[in-house]
Amino acid sequence: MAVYTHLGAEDLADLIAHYDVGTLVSAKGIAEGVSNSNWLIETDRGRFILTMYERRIDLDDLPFFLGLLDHLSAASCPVPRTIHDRDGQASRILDGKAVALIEFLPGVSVERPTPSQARAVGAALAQVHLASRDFPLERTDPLDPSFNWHTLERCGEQALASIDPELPGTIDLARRIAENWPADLDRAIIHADLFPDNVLMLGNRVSGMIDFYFACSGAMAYDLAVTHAAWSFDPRGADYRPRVGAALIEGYESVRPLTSRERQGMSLLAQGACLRFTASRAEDWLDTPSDALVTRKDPMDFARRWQFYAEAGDAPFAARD
Ligand SMILES: Nc1ncnc2c1ncn2[C@@H]1O[C@H](COP(=O)(O)OP(=O)(O)OP(=O)(O)O)[C@@H](O)[C@H]1O
Ligand SMILES: N[C@@H](CCO)C(=O)O
Repeated sequence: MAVYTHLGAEDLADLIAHYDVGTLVSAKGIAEGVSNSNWLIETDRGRFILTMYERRIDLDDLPFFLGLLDHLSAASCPVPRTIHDRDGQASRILDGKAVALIEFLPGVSVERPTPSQARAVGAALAQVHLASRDFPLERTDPLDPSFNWHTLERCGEQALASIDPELPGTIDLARRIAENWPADLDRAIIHADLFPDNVLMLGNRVSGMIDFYFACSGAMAYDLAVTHAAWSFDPRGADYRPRVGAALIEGYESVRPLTSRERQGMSLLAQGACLRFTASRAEDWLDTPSDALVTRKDPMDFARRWQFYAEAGDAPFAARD
């Protein structure tokens, strides 16, 4: 479910008239996504995505998010550009909420990525990192390792144990990871949430990277670690898929080779990435009633991934000949 606000045909036609995109033919609410309301808009000139920013997004960050899409798409990254209104603005206010019209990109999100698809995603991520280095805006990562540790602490051992008896142990792990976080790795703007559902693919080609609403300034290797954790396992995090994981790194390095410091840090970065999603999922789980329309994501899917990385050490990130 991801249409939180009702917009009638007249509201939509009035809104679309502010853009030079033709006249409205149809508008359908999009079920996927949780944070914002999204519609697939069709005009007599093409298809677009309309997003209404509902929650979790600080409107002061919108120029960063929308400017980043334009910057990356101008650099030929597979990222949707924003459609500016007739006054040149990338966002408008409708009923007190910000909305943006975004280019529609074709493709589907894969559920069981192949090594070839993972290679393409790795390469596209590296392309985004390189292209973002001259993006003029910055955004601090609100979900850094110490925030994740404090989130788990705030949830509390008892509440975490009510989700799974293993979860309280992640508080101490998150503290240790935050205390040992590698400093001074090369930085750029990172996506920070490049899960398979945020990538559109046509066969083995990446046709769209979407949902940049966690993007921030950060270590590029951490972004690769997030993507590795998101792509290289079955959804429960019980089985590591080594060929997919290796292909993702290979694809990344075909565009931007890792430095030796980055490679040495990858295991810890991946463990930190797992605890980032363990923490946010645990917090959401406790904040969301079990009968809510939104499906709760299981924090244990990422606690299991953490276990894999902790046991595997550097092996998943070793340099290939
Ligand atoms: N530019 C685009 N081109 C084509 N489809 C898109 C585009 N942007 C979004 N979509 C579609 O809309 C869906 C929801 O988009 P998105 O994931 O950005 O929503 P969200 O509510 O911000 O997400 P989340 O809750 O996962 O953070 C996507 O799964 C995809 O199907
Ligand atoms: N991609 C995240 C949600 C956004 O933080 C998850 O699956 O937990």
